[in-house]
Amino acid sequence: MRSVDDLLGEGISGRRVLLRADLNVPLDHTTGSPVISDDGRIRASLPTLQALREGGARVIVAAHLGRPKGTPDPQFSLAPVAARLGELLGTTVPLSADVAGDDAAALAAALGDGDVLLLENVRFEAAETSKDDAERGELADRFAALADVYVDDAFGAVHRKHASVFDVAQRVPHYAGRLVAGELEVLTRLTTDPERPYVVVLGGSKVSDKLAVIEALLPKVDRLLVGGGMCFTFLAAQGHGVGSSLLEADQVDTCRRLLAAAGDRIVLPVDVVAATAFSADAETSVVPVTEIPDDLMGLDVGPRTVEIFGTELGAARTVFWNGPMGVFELAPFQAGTRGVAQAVAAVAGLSVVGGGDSAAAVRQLGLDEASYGHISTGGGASLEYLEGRELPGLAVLTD
Ligand SMILES: Nc1ncnc2c1ncn2[C@@H]1O[C@H](COP(=O)(O)OP(=O)(O)O)[C@@H](O)[C@H]1O
Ligand SMILES: O=C(OP(=O)(O)O)[C@H](O)COP(=O)(O)O
Repeated sequence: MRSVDDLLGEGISGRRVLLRADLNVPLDHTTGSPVISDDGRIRASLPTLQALREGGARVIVAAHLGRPKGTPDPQFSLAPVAARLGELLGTTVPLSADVAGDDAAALAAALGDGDVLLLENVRFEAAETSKDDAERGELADRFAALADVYVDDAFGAVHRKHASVFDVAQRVPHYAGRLVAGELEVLTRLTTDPERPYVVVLGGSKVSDKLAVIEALLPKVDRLLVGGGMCFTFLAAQGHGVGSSLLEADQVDTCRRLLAAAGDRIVLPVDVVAATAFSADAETSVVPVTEIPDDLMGLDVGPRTVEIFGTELGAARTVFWNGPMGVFELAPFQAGTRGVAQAVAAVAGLSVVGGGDSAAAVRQLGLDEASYGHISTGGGASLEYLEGRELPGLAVLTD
């Protein structure tokens, strides 16, 4: 895999570099115009970006934000990200009105050496995430036409076979950015003979994505602690009612099979914080998982679960944690994530936190980032790497 430092060695002054970054930051929409609640991913992309600018490159940044439906949607515009990136770089970062159309081409052509342009959310084009190679290829041709070389620094998206991650790299000389290189260095330590007990904690809301990883991960770990939105499909598989909690009904059978195969290696919550609505003002109660009322939803793991997870983590020598234990963005549902974050911070061994929201939670809940071995920008990407799966965005860089 050629690195951005190889590219710098070749000399990049005046060359147009398409830089894929993961700028998928959490946005708070409650105050009118969207506000970035954690800019960690933008900061993590700065070392590569700065190195390219200092080398005199003309940098065209491509990134996604959230999961819009393949069409422009102002809620998912990268405008706040362009503004923040400009602040952090001390320059103006224009945002193109389209993804890879006439406006993007005109703005790219107007870049001077060391300038930076941000393309509008690549997921405003349905072709970005299409399963059809030809559709993605047509968009990738347009990305490729904007640049002389391609650098992938979007570690959090390397598990996606998307036009701006995979197909474009087949079309132009390609390099791995410094963030990607740094992330791989740490994650390799988790895959090569991790010290045991090795405990993985899974939560969050991308349930179907991450359920798919569990099967391959299970034989590699000593314990898999499941909380967050992930746990309710498992609880349903055990025969419990889960009220109006997040549930992937078509995955219940899969969870039942996983539980049967895992024995005591999968550890589930015994209590949850339940509420009538997804709201900071909702009335809450702690209920055992055997008694979640039909009209309530579980929005955090309960105190007894935090204790049990804490005991498992206290014995662990290697930990990977992805996915908040609850809706930590709302105060009444923070305690589970805080408790687990504290227990992971106290691990006597290598502890790695991965994922946009998990990393944001660590910072927002006021925990000391230095007490973790590594805070990764990728959740799903890290999990698939740990699982041993080939990641399209990395495989294409080694071609
Ligand atoms: N019980 C739950 N019900 C609904 N959403 C949840 C629940 N627990 C956690 N979440 C949500 O999961 C989101 C993060 O999930 P995910 O994207 O999978 O994590 P990461 O970005 O760390 O990989 C957070 O926004 C959080 O509010
Ligand atoms: O937020 C991300 O992943 P993560 O939540 O697994 O950390 C990445 O930006 C990938 O986004 P996606 O899961 O919508 O493809």
